[in-house]
Amino acid sequence: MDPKERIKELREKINYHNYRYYVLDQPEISDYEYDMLMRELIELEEKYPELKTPDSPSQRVGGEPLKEFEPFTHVVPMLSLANAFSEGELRDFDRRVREAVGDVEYVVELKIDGLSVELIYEKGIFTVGSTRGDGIVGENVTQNLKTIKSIPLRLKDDVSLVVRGEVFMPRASFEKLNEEREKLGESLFANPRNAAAGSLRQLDPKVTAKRDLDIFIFNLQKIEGRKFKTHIETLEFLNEQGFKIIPIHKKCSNIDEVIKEIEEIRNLRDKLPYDIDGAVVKVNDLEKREILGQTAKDPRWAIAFKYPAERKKTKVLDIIVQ
Ligand SMILES: NC(=O)c1cnc(OC2CCCC2)nc1N
Repeated sequence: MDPKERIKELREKINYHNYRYYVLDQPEISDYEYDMLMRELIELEEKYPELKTPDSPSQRVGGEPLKEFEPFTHVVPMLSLANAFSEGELRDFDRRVREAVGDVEYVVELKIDGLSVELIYEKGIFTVGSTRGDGIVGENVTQNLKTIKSIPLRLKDDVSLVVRGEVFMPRASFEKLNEEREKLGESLFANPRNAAAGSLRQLDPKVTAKRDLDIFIFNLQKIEGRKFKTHIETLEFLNEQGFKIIPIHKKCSNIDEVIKEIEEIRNLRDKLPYDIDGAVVKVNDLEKREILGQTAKDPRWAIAFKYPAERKKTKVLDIIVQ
């Protein structure tokens, strides 16, 4: 087989096995077999450098350390979320929505406690990723995002789209990182969100690559050549394209079901391997979202329900015990 063909075949195999391992958590081959595929790809790309392309899975931990991050203006402004802290406030939100667009279906999702990013794909290739910043302009952190194995470098179809997701660090990885830092006498991260932000905003991608970051995609911001009716349809489409989407996204027919789902999520919070700080309630019908529109910074078609901060053992408590 000619090298161009073999390189193409190896890339497809490696991208597929990355998807199986990092997105579905259902690997089909052993780490050894995976490493052999990657080694053959790297050798072929070294032998034929003209065939090496930035979207190759061998280029995930590429790039030299940056001097600074380039500012990047988002394709779609990254809105923030209004908060609700009680059932009453959720019902007020529901009343406002129904006054404007009549009865609606909602989708209730986990609210991952990480940092929001925008990912741009042109004809199926991951081209630019950026942090939220002020919602209009963020930082271009593409090289660092490429080290996150659950971010596909190439989609199933050659489609151009923009998605939004939450980068996070699993709690176990956070604790291990702080243990290592404590041994080295380095400052500790206060929580997984800070650790994720600090790791994503490293100027050296090789450092980011070691930090075990992960991502859940939760919004299709923009797409060329396709139209969807509902949010749930977009999540199913993104999942088929190879994204790791927000794992709990329950369709609810009314605010009573929303309130029940929010309670369900609160009860499983401690069992999740990552931090959540609440649940997000979204209108499912995309046309009704358009009618509802947004305020200066928040959509009128979504709200975050925040749980009280988790009761954590505080250092003060340790001192008292001592
Ligand atoms: N942290 C999360 O998990 C999360 C954050 N934001 C949103 O949706 C916002 C985005 C645009 C308006 C609604 N969904 C989420 N699941």
